Amino acid sequence: MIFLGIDLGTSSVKVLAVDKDGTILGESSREYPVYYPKSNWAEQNPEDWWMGTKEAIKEVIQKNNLPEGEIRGIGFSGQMHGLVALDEENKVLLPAILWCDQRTAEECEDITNHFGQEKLTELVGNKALTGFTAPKILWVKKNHPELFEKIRHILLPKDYIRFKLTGDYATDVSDASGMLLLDVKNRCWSKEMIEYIGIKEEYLPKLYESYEVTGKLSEEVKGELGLTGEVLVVGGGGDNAAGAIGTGTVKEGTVMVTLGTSGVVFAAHDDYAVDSQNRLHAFCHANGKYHSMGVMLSAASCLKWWVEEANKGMDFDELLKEASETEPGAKGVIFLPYLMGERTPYADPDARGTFLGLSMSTTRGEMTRAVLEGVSFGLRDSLEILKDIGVPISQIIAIGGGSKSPLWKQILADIFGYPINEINTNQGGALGAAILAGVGAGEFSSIEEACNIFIKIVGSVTPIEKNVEKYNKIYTRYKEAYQSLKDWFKLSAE
Ligand SMILES: Nc1ncnc2c1ncn2[C@@H]1O[C@H](COP(=O)(O)OP(=O)(O)O)[C@@H](O)[C@H]1O
Ligand SMILES: O=C(CO)[C@@H](O)[C@H](O)COP(=O)(O)O
Repeated sequence: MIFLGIDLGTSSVKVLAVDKDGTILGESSREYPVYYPKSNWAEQNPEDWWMGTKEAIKEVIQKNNLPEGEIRGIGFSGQMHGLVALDEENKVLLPAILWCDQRTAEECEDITNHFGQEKLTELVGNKALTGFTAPKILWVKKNHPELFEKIRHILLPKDYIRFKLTGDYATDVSDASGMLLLDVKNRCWSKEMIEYIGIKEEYLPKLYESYEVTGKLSEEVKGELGLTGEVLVVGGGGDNAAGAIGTGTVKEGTVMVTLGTSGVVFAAHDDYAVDSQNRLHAFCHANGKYHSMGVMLSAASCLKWWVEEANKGMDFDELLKEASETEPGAKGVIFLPYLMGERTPYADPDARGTFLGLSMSTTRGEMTRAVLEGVSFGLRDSLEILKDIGVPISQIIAIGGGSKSPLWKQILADIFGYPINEINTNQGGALGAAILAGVGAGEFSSIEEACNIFIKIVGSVTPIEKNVEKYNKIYTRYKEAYQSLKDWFKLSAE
């Protein structure tokens, strides 16, 4: 039996094929663009996701000679929060507004003023943040009333792919948690929020747990992909919850750090846990429990920008090698990683990326190191909140494209002051998605059992004591830098 995990990321879609013994049979991916039509806006074309997904599925099957009749289940890991709005003929009404899009500051204020934070927490467990889906719906209502009137289905990015594969309108509770429409604690839609936003509950997808079967691949799609037999499709998860399954982050005490386009510090909880100051997101986990997390809007994407935009013509390896030849602390250069504004810990759409402390002797290697350090300090901000609210931390696992860099993992260990464990796979969300499919198809008795089969700790990056001390001092200056600049960011945005 083979299971496919589809990880619909921001920069690409990855499709991973695994068998029931935990062997990875192959993977394929397709990239697609993000459009930034205005400062602070970020959009994608859902058709690009669908084309990329179909191509990657076909490729993974053909390249690895997978027996088509053996593919039994498909799971998802999806970039969260994005708004996909369909009309009654299932046509996409406007480009998908992404998780990192910051256009909804006013709508967030409206929501918070209407309910007050205490009531909002009671209803949906979270603060109204610009990335979340409900404020995006309000933005469409205010700015494109003619399109709002035509909305009949509201889907999250991975659920649009599910719809194309199966014809079902469904989602899972981990991804739905980021819509600001879910009563997270009770794992059901919040009628009060739905009423306030001005939509009908029937426009929202049906809710499932991540490991539950939501439907089957349609005959038409099976024909197109060359598959035979019954292919079950499970709920899947938001990319962080699915990534947590794919790293075995399912028990209290395990913390996962993601260096993807976004940067995430994720802690698994047995029970519903909400920070009294709402500094972290309180979401449903993909294992039927809960999790909390802090999210940076630009993490490895800062490095991508630095490599592909600021240093066009260079590649990751060249620039990372230069950085590895420099000293921790980048000779006083500090990088603030707010290229798309920030979510955790500042919820500030106006914040901007900044290099501080440059001099005539600053080298490019130091600036690259400063980018890696700045992102790691940003992740430490979330780790500090976890510590502050008393979340136990017994092990930390890093995933995402940025964790391919040994230098970045060392910097992370030094800045966190904790060892960063390495696991036998860097597949994260895609593996989590495939595991969820295997559980849904009845191949594994539980998510824990599947995690034990698939995921092994194979190493650990240990913090270097003298670097930890140095970074502790720089961390204070890093935090002061934002405080000194936040008014300037605001004025510059007006
Ligand atoms: N060799 C590398 N070393 C470090 N980071 C890398 C390397 N190659 C790519 N990356 C980073 O990986 C990121 C993409 O990670 P990924 O986890 O695939 O993101 P997403 O799921 O958000 O699309 C890019 O933003 C890029 O900066
Ligand atoms: O906004 C969040 C989570 O709240 C992001 O994690 C997005 O879900 C997209 O992440 P990438 O995996 O594309 O970096």
